[in-house]
Amino acid sequence: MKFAVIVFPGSNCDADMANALRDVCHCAVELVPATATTLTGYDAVVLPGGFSYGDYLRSGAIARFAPVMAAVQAFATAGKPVVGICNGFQILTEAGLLPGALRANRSSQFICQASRLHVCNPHTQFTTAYAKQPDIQLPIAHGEGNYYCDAATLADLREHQQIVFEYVDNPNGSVANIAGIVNRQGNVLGMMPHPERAVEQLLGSIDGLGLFTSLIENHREETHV
Ligand SMILES: NC(=O)CC[C@H](N)C(=O)O
Repeated sequence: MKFAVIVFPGSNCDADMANALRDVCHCAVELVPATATTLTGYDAVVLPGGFSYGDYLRSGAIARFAPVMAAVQAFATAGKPVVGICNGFQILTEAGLLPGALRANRSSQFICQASRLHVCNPHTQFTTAYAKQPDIQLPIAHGEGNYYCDAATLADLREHQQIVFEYVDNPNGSVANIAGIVNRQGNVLGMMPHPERAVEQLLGSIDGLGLFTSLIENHREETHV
């Protein structure tokens, strides 16, 4: 399985993501600049965490206009998997690939800590490995992780089981404790916690591994390779 990890000016979790996918999960990975205009040849696309374009205006608000985003849009429309972690999630909401928005944390402080999560939907292609482990711990590190959507959107997310991760102790004020969601089609995931920072015991937790193994295993089953 071959991953594209998109590198925006100001991304800072791209190397960690490449480490998780290549060194830990033994997948092919290429770092793809935000100036790229095609994503042909990749099986999955990851928008990593960081401070794209300095988080100016709002996190992700400038990145959504990067040349690569048209290709990300086409990739998602084709039904292929797209994952946005932290700043990647912010970019996906700004781009309209996921509903809602990420606002400043309730405390107005940058939060960097371990966070307990509940995997509410273990039936997505990103979460099947968590079926027997619904409660996990992943690091969070963000200033704008306060997920917001209006009541109609929340009802819609609930009706279609699009809420994938919930915080146990809502650290940032997110509506309905939401930490991660998928789009209606189930092929675009956005989440604020960092699974790539929890893939080796050396990092203190391997609870993030399930996200990558789910995706890899489901892709293998689908493509029979
Ligand atoms: N770790 C990250 O991706 C940082 C996210 C984001 N730019 C924020 O501070 O809200």
